[in-house]
Amino acid sequence: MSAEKVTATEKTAIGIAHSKVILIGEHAVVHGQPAIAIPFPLIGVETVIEYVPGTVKMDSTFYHGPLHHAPKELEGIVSCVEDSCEYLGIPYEDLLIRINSSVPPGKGLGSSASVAISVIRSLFNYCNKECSVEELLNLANVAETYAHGAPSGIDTLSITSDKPVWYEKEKPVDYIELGEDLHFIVADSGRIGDTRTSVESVANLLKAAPQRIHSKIERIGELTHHAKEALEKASKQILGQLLNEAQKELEALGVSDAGLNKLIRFAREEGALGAKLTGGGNGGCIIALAQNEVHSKQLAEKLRRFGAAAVWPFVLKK
Ligand SMILES: Nc1ncnc2c1ncn2[C@@H]1O[C@H](COP(=O)(O)OP(=O)(O)OP(=O)(O)O)[C@@H](O)[C@H]1O
Ligand SMILES: C[C@@](O)(CCO)CC(=O)[O-]
Repeated sequence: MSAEKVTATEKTAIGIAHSKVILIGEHAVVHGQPAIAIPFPLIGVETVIEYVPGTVKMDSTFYHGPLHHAPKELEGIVSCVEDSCEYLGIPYEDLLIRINSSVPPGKGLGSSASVAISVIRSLFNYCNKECSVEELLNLANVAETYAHGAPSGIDTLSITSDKPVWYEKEKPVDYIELGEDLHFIVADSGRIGDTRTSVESVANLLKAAPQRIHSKIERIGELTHHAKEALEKASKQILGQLLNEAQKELEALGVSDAGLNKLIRFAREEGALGAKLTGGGNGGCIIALAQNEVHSKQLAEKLRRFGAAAVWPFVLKK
């Protein structure tokens, strides 16, 4: 065995990534409007790369085995690993990729992008190379295109950020400075959504009724501009109303469902300043803005008892 191989057998490397929630602007962002996303560090992905001779293998809750036999739903991650290996100049062999994720898939919390970013980071670490945000985004967006069809790029971007992100396709990214701490709750409706299908359904609606749907998309863009102002000026009452209005438009785009609507209505009845779906919708999660820390804890408990599949209260610090 060569000296090089001995070193390789001892080698492991780790890459981590947090998840994200979209505060406002989902779907409209695919059609050129801005959106605001928040890094969501309560859940995330850790990928461990190990030197294991043979073909490249994956170990995850989704699939265990050689990557070349991975199911179609993993083709984004497979191509992300291939592209990253090629980019880094490492042979596409002798790797075991272990993915440990606490991000539930299909819940609008960016599981596909978190997995992609953590895998890319682990491969860079495996080669002892630093990776820039630009390199991460370029490599991760390939995986997202498989998962989402025509992604805006906001998921990958917000997963690489530690601050709330203002994102508009093909424009320089901006980061939002909050005027006050904000208490949010993310609650899971329990139903798995499919972002790719819901993005396609909005695109089909837009083709069928361009004027009507375009005006809804523009309206979400306007609300997003106002939300940025409300975040910066510490106007949480106004922010709450804007979230509620955005939900109305998302319902008109056909991406909300009975489970989400039920949780949203309940959160508002229990005093949330605003509540809406977050992410792709038609399944997945809601985001609610609580009045303060105490209210956030109470509301989280009530949402749990009401039947939300999971509830994450979190504070977004100024
Ligand atoms: N633990 C995991 N191991 C491997 N792949 C995963 C894992 N979790 C998620 N994925 C990948 O992400 C895909 C799920 O992506 P999907 O777009 O449906 O949900 P999401 O990214 O969580 O939602 P959204 O983009 O709306 O936030 C899976 O099909 C799989 O390819
Ligand atoms: C629904 C969507 O706007 C957000 C998914 O988290 C899709 C995208 O921007 O790629």
